[in-house]
Amino acid sequence: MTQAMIRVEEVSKQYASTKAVNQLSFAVNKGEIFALLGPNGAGKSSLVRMLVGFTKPDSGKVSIQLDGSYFSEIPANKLGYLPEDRGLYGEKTLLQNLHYFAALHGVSKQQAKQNIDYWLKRFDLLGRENEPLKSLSKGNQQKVQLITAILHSPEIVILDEPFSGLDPINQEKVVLFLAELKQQGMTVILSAHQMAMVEKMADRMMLMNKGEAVLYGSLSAIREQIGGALELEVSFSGELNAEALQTHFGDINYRLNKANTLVVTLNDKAQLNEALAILPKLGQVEHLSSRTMDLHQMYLKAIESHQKHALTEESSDE
Ligand SMILES: Nc1ncnc2c1ncn2[C@@H]1O[C@H](COP(=O)(O)OP(=O)(O)OP(=O)(O)O)[C@@H](O)[C@H]1O
Repeated sequence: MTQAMIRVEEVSKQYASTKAVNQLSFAVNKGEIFALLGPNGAGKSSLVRMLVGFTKPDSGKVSIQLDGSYFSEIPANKLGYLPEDRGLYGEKTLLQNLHYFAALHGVSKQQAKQNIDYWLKRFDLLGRENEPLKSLSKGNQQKVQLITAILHSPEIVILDEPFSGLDPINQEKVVLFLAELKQQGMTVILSAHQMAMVEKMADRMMLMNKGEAVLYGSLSAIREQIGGALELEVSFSGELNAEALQTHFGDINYRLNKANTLVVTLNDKAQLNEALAILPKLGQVEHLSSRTMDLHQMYLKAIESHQKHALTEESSDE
């Protein structure tokens, strides 16, 4: 069984009348890349601030397991953190910034130099070491900030929106950067709005809205949770048997595109197998294609239905 490194149990955090995090439970496994998703104000940064010990939960429990010991927040020397409010020194050069943060984390000069050279090369920043940071583009500053977060080879890396401000090519570089951290055995938690990137590299994820978990798990687990994430389009040679259609597709959603083309929306693998067994009873299948919702579509669907649900609950409370 995979080992949970971070366990959050029924954690809540309230600011004035805002429930930023509401009875939230989830776990992050050692060595995985875990993504926090959700609209602005969903509670992602509030959650992260509790994980790193900047604030305490009002209720519930955060438990971090490291080398057989348990902590209520991630110990600073085991943590690599890219905060929401970036904090580098604009007047100082890239090298001064990087060496400063390496020293702050107790990395030897020699080791720091080795790591810095390696990552500057990976992020195409070699040759710019002696430029003041503020003269770099926003994207390049972001890359320097990412490097400062991991120079000391932390066990847990938390990156608040690592893709923000980066062009598509540099976003791909960050995906490779994350894959490399994982390969080195680090556990990575990141928040992001770039669904295509998350879909590519996150092992598991949690979609938050109004401080609650709306979807949670691997991409395939999320597909099953959301329902209707898989569509089959089936064309029949000749007309299909309408009577058999009504009889057999009891609780499975379908629509007819043309007289001989059927579109079936499926919630899970059981429904997929059921539908595949029914199709030959409807006629001679000529062509079949399938499409799955991507993360972006699932995100929109889940948030929409969570908002509606919240509104219904609010009006029934009145
Ligand atoms: N220090 C604070 N004081 C008051 N309200 C706060 C504070 N921090 C967060 N909030 C509120 O808590 C809610 C959650 O905010 P949070 O920053 O955690 O969301 P987020 O998911 O990180 O959003 P974003 O994607 O915009 O960064 C919001 O309504 C926000 O206004």
